[in-house]
Amino acid sequence: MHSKEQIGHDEYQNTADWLMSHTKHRPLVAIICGSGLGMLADTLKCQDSFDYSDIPGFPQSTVQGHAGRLVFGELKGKSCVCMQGRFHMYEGHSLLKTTFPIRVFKLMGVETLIVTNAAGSLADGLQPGDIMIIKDHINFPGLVGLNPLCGPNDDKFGPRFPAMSGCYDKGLHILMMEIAKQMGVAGLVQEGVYAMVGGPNFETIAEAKLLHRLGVDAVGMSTAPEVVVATHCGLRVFGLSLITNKVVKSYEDSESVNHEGVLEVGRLRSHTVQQLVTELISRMEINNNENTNNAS
Ligand SMILES: O=P(O)(O)O[C@H]1O[C@H](CO)[C@@H](O)[C@H]1O
Ligand code: HPA
Repeated sequence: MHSKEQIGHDEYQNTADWLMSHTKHRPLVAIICGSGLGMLADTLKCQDSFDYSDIPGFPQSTVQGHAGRLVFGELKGKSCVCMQGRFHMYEGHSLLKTTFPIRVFKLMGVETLIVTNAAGSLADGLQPGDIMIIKDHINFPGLVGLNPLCGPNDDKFGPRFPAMSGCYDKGLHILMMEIAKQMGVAGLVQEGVYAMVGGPNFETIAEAKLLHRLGVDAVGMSTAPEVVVATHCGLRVFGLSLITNKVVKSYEDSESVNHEGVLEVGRLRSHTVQQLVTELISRMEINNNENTNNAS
């Protein structure tokens, strides 16, 4: 079971060392591309890219729309690393494995994590194609103990009982709202609460009604474990959900969701998401203090 698995500090360090010896980039920002959003990496200049299968210790991507490539490069002069493909619990990875890259990034000197995902909307005001700034999340697997932080705590990364109340950075949230206004896409961008469910099946109607009543705005099968691990080790986090479908909440509704449809909306909106994320990175303040980090 997941909580018995352990990954030693040296395993994260070995992967970080391998990557740093194979690229000259020293990224301060890491981006995780959600389903159908892999092209976020295309804007990086002077790329060095690695298939996950070539990186020691990395899990493999198995989901369509997640290429399985780690891309380093510069965006508006800032060094970044981009995961073209994330790992999900439903693929059979342990939660420690799904979040493995986050601690590797920390050890490489990354300070800010940008997570993106595809999600279904529960909120009446969120339509497919809308973009939701994640203001908070509900980690359903985490609430019942399926949490990557279960097991012995690695104090070198963070405390046993980390606070999650401020896990999505408010400053970056405000900056993104401003950027959306200036880009003339404020009408597409809203804020809301993301809930992670285990998947891989989409929700039943009764489950959808429950999520709606609980105040969930958008639902997906990822992100929360990454954000928990990132917050535990002190990374600043910003998150965006691309709304790819309405979650069916009525027995009268004959629509149903499928992964191809999710990827299609990703493709249609990828350019806007790319522009928003590029502008955010370009305008965010980062502390380039010789890449000092306290997790080694
Ligand atoms: O969260 P990301 O990876 O964007 O993907 C979302 O899209 C897939 C379902 O279509 C699920 O994996 C769900 O989590
Ligand atoms: N439910 C769960 N995960 C998802 C959805 C959904 O409707 N859309 C994209 N990822």
